[in-house]
Amino acid sequence: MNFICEVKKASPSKGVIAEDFPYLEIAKDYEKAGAAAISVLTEPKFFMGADEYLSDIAKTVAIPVLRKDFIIDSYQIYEAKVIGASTILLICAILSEAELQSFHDLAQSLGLACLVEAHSEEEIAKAMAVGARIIGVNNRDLRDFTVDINHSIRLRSLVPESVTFVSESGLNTAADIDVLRKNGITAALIGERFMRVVDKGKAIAELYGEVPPVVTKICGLKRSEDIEAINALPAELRPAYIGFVFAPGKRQITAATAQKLAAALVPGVKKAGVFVNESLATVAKLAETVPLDVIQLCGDETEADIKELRTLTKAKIWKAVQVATEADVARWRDSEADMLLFDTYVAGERGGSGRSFDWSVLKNVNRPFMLAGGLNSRNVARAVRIARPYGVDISSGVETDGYKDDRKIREFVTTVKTI
Ligand SMILES: O=C(O)c1ccccc1NCC(=O)[C@H](O)[C@H](O)COP(=O)(O)O
Repeated sequence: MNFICEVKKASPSKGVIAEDFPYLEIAKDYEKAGAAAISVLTEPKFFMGADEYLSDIAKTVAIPVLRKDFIIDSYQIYEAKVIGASTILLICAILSEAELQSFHDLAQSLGLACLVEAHSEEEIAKAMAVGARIIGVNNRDLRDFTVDINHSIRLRSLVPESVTFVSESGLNTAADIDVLRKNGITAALIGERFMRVVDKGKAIAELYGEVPPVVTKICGLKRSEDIEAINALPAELRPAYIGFVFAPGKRQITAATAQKLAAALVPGVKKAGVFVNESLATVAKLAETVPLDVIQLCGDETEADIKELRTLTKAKIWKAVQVATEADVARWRDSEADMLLFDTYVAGERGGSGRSFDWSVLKNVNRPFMLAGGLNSRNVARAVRIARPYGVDISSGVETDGYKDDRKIREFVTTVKTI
């Protein structure tokens, strides 16, 4: 399920919804809780919105921002672009076919996506005719403000799978979301429900539904301070794994340093060693001397290497797979490695890039795996909800100026616990 979470102070049907309106904090909470996009009202009179709400939010979050206003003039589309929106709302009921087509074309030419809102069979046809890629059905009847979620369910079958279908308004409970899921609806726009609660993260998690607990690995520890940061965490927040990088690069450490750091680490946290095309004998030796619980192979190692390494060590063997396309994932599906770790393909790099990839390519993986690549506290909830990994691995996302940052480590492990 993908939630478009709305930042809205008031509405014509409900009046003021949120007296207290820290819009930027709300947007950050939404993003951190795994929202797919944020919807912002900028219309001042009925919704008590403002352009700066949208522009501030767009500058702050990395997910798409929808300007959810009644667009009746092309000027508003240029304006949406200028204030930083990535998507606009076009409502079939208030636009002629010609207007809808010309606004849709204009938005596309400006690089803006369009959520085209329909409310009937005829309006779905009208939306399809202009080439809409995202169609929303508002469960609220704009003439009398009555709400019925069956409305979007009824119209779902008229929209092909290739077009994103969004159910909008009147969604309040996990049961509502379950009904949508069962009817093939995987995107929902939710405003009032989230605006009325203080703990937005909790409310979003409730509506998304539970995911199994996820373990963490904090990789690239180099200094005693890094180990101290892990040891200082309360037991329930400690990562299951930490990683030492033995491969050449900015996080590389020697065997002697790894041994010293490992000895200082609180018991219970497992130690992984990261290698790239290292001789298997050296890898096995290091696994014994540090000692390592996990050997993570990030180079061109083959299945035959994994088999051979198994005869040399008792450590678990993880294979990192650099993902450019779904084919990279499929190639390793039956690997004998104890764990696959899917990371981002970046030419010339073998890990620690700080770059993420399209997590949806992992949806057909039916064995436990680690997810890595460009994770941070802001995107990990969404990544977990999409990819459903056994664990998440992070390095750059918990660093400041090239060093591990204990505040970011704490924030990351805390965020993962709340998913
Ligand atoms: O971290 C490195 O510098 C590194 C160098 C060479 C091979 C692998 C490396 N890291 C492997 C990891 O497990 C990282 O944690 C993983 O790639 C995620 O990194 P990031 O994208 O920075 O979170």
